[in-house]
Amino acid sequence: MTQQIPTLDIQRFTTDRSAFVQALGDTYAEWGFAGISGHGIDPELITRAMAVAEQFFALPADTKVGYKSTYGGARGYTPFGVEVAKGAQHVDLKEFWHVGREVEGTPRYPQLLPNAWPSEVPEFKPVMLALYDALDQLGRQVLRALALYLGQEETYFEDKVDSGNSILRALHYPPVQDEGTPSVRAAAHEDINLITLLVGSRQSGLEVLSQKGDWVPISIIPGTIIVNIGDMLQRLSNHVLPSTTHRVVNPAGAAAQESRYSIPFFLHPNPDASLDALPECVTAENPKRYPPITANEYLEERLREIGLLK
Ligand SMILES: O=C(O)CCC(=O)C(=O)O
Ligand SMILES: [Fe+2]
Repeated sequence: MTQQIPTLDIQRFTTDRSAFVQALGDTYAEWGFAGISGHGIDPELITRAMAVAEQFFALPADTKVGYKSTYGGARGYTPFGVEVAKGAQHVDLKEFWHVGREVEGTPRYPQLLPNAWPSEVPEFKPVMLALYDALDQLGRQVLRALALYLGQEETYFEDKVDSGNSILRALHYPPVQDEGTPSVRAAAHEDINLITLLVGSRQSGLEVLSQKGDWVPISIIPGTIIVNIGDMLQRLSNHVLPSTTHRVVNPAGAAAQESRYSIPFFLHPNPDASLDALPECVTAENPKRYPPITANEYLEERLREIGLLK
């Protein structure tokens, strides 16, 4: 039997709240992943975002390298062959661009660095900022439901994510040149942040590790946004909500000659937010697993491990 990761309609948060919260939380407790439909994000915005990403990555390598980020890949361009998944032996087969929270005036936190923008693709900035905002809003809605599931007030996350150093990552996996390569598009990993909202790739390849230990392909349903739990929420929830291992495999046959594009949004808490386990998530059967840490301390620890911060 092929396993399927459930998709839930987030409109039910308004119409059928307690059953929705339970179903969403139970889906995450089992999978760490869920499809979210009914999110209201304009499909045209997503199409345009994929198009500007494609235009940027089609620029000459020299032009792209001119936008190479100086601060740990936090903003702008990171070339092919830099990022290595935690514990992996080989670099991932991907290049990407990071958009951060756009702040006017003096930022509340020094981590909120200024964005870079590629002048060759003028639509890149307005389209990516619009998508950043839309995913930020949707993410907060998902967090309201998860706060209730974790026994908190619905608004628990509001003042802990309002200035988060969240990242929108436009990703390009070029055609796989060398079929014998030991590298994969994205080696098995867990996301670092609270939750990730993944705007759909039209190309397959994303796989999620089930509790039984099988790799389950994520089926691409148009209009559905994949939302998964990251390590920060796993830590805050003392593993009640697991951060599930996932990867992007190299396609076989003719599909290997096609690029793959995707745009995950990594929703981060404010740098000074605590990731210490919620008391409601600590029980005799599930004792507290980690010492206290702030979001920023944890992030720096993780970025060093994946080669993005020296
Ligand atoms: O490209 C994808 O579908 C997933 C990417 C991913 O897991 C990541 O960048 O963390
Ligand atoms: Fe990921």
